[in-house]
Amino acid sequence: MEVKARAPGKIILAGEHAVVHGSTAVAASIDLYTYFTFSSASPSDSNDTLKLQFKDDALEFSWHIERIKEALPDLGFPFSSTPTTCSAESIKAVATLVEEKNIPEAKKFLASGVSAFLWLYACIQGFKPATVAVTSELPLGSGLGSSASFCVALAAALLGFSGSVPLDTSHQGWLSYEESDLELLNKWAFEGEKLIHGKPSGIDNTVSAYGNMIKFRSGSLTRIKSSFPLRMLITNTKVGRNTKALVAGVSERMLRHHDAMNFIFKAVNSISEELATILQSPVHDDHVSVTQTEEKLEELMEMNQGLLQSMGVSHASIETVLQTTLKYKLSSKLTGAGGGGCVLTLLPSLLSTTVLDKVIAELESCGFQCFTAAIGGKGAEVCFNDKP
Ligand SMILES: Nc1ncnc2c1ncn2[C@@H]1O[C@H](COP(=O)(O)OP(=O)(O)O)[C@@H](O)[C@H]1O
Ligand SMILES: C[C@@](O)(CCOP(=O)(O)O)CC(=O)O
Ligand SMILES: [Mg+2]
Repeated sequence: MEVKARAPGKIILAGEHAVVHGSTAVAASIDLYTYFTFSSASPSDSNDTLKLQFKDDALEFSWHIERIKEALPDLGFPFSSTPTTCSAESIKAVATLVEEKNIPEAKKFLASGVSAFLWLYACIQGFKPATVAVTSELPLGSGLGSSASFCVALAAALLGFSGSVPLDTSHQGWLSYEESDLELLNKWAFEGEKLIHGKPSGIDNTVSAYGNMIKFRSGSLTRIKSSFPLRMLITNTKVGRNTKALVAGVSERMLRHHDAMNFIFKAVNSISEELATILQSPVHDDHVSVTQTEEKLEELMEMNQGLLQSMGVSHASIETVLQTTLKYKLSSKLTGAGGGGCVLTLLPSLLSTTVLDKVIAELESCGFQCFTAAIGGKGAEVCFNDKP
C-alpha cells in the first residue's frame, strides 16, 4: 500500500512571536505544500529497515528496526490516539539515532526534521519497516512554515498509513480529514514542531492542518471567513535563519524587559484582533471601500512590523525590502520568525502590473526572490494508492 499526504505552508498576517507569549495572531495557508509518501515493505522483501528519503536533497537515511527498538525501548506499542511529548531522555535517544547518520555539514539544518520524523513514526507506527519519501515546494527556514507543513503532512500520512483513523481508502484523489481526526493529527504535528522549534505557539501547524485563514490565541483557533480579495507579494530575502533561535531571542528580551515587552505583545494583540475584524467585515464592491480597507490593512502591517523590529527580529535584508516597496507606496512586514526569511507586501487591487513589475525587478536586483501564492486553500489531505 502507498499513502501520500500533503500539507500547506502559511503566511502570518499579524502576530508572529507575540503569539508565543499569548497574543492573538492571524495566519492563512498558501498553496505550496510538503508531501510525504509512505510505502510498506512488500511481503517478498526481507525488509527490516525504515528508510527516509529527502528527494529534494537527494539524501537517504535508513535505520534497522532493531536499532530503533534498542534506542526507544518504551515505544513499539503504537499509541496513535495519545499525542505524546518527547521526554528529555527520548530526545537524547532520537538525537543519537540522527547523529549516527552523519548528515553532511551543509545539510545539518535537516537534523531537527529527521528527529521529528523518528519520534512521530515510532509513536504512531511503532517498529515497522517502511520507505518514506519527502518533497517540499516551500523554501526551508524562510518563515513560510516549512517545519509545520512537514510535521502536519507527516502526521497526516502516518495516521492514514497506520490505519488508526477511519478513512475511505477506496477514494480516488485527495481526501480531507474529519474534524476529530484533524484535531488528533494537529496535536501530533505540534509534538513534532516542538522538536524543531523548541517553544512553538502551535499557530503554524494549526493553519497547515485546518487550512484557510485562522485567528489563533493560546492554543485555540477561530476560523476566519474572509471575503476580502487579499493579494500579497512574497519576497524571500534568502537570508537563512532558524526559528528556534529567534523565538529564544525574543524570550530572552522578555526576561530582560518584562513590562516593555508585555506592552509590545498587547499592542500586537490589538493589531491582530483589528485585522481579523476588518477581514471578516462585509466587502462593498466599489473601489472606494476596497481602497479604504486596504489602507487600514497596510497601516496595521506597518505597525506590526515596527513592533517586530522592537522585538529584535528584523534584519538588514528585511529593511531593504521595506524601503524598496515603500518607494512604490507599498506596505510590507516580515512573516514568520524574521531575522531574514520572507517579507509580505500587500498588493492593492488598483496596483498596475507595470508598477508591480518594477517593484519585483528592483527587489530581484537586490538578490531577493519574489513570488505570489494563492491564500487560504485547503489544509492537510491524504491520498491512497493500492499498489500491488
Ligand atoms: N521538507 C523538509 N525536509 C526536511 N526537513 C524539513 C523540511 N521542511 C522543514 N524541515 C525542518 O524544518 C526546519 C525549518 O524550520 P523553521 O526554522 O521553523 O523555518 P520555517 O518553518 O519557517 O521554514 C528545517 O531546518 C528542517 O529541520
Ligand atoms: C515566530 C513564530 O510565531 C512563527 C514561526 O514561523 P516560521 O517557523 O518562521 O515559519 C513562532 C511560533 O508561533 O511558533
Ligand atoms: Mg517553522
